[in-house]
Amino acid sequence: MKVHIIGGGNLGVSIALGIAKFSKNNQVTVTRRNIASIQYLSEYGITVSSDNKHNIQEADVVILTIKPYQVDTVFAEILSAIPGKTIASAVSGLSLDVLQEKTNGTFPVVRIMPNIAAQFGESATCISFPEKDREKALPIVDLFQDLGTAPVIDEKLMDAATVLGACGTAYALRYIRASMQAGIEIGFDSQTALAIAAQTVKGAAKMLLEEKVHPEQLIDRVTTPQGCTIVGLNEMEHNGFSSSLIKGIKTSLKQIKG
Ligand SMILES: NC(=O)C1=CN([C@@H]2O[C@H](COP(=O)(O)OP(=O)(O)OC[C@H]3O[C@@H](n4cnc5c(N)ncnc54)[C@H](OP(=O)(O)O)[C@@H]3O)[C@@H](O)[C@H]2O)C=CC1
Ligand SMILES: O=C(O)[C@@H]1CCC=N1
Repeated sequence: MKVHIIGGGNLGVSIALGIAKFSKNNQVTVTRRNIASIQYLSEYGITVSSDNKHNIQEADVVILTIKPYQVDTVFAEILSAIPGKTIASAVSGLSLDVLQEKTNGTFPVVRIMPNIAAQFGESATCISFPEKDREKALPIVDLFQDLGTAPVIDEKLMDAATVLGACGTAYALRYIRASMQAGIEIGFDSQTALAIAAQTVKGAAKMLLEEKVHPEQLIDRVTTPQGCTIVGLNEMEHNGFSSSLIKGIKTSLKQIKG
């Protein structure tokens, strides 16, 4: 598959590198206006250009990883050159209806919501598409399955998926940062604290994904009666640990919905 990514920033580069490293038989082009910082992508076989239309006619899919306010400018530039080509948008908050309206209803459209762990083959990429575009969308689902997981979801949950799956990377990193800071306070140097905190989160996530159980079942295996885990957990909950996460996630969702 030939993949043309417009918007070689944080997400666009992650997807490009993920495709280059974790998928087979795909070619990637990435564009942005100032390409100096992404020239290194050519070392991975990725074509880099400051021209959004560079080789675009050969592409099987055009992926948009630009900000919402950049969409109209990019469409004005490219649409006439790619009639009927599949457009996959990772633009947050841009619904399939609006995407179809902006493309005059004449392009197959797919909404994708990856996260920046695509670069490491570990993205949770939620995908939705109109039923009429299923045939065109399925190869894109396959592509993102190579970059982690790629559940097809109801479009009405795409904003929620943005928060849980894409913003979620930042929330998880903040948890790790806090653990690291605590680790320093209780005696570790920062690098060791970070390594322990990050590996512990990775291990916890792996157990959940492989055992497919409720987190509390695993927590039960850690919390020795009258032990140190349960007192720490309860102290965190008294201070609003779960509650603040839930509130934060709902606030992020409100921001997307406007
Ligand atoms: N970052 C993330 O974790 C995630 C982001 N998203 C969504 O992806 C989109 C991009 O986010 P993110 O990667 O963080 O943003 P960035 O600002 O890092 O990337 C956007 C890129 O678009 C380029 N760009 C701007 N205008 C044009 C243009 N006219 N033609 C071509 N390229 C252009 C910019 O480069 P230049 O100025 O050089 O052109 C920039 O590199 C947003 O809609 C965001 O909501 C979704 C999921 C996760
Ligand atoms: O913060 C943002 O708006 C984007 C969307 C999801 C992740 N980053």
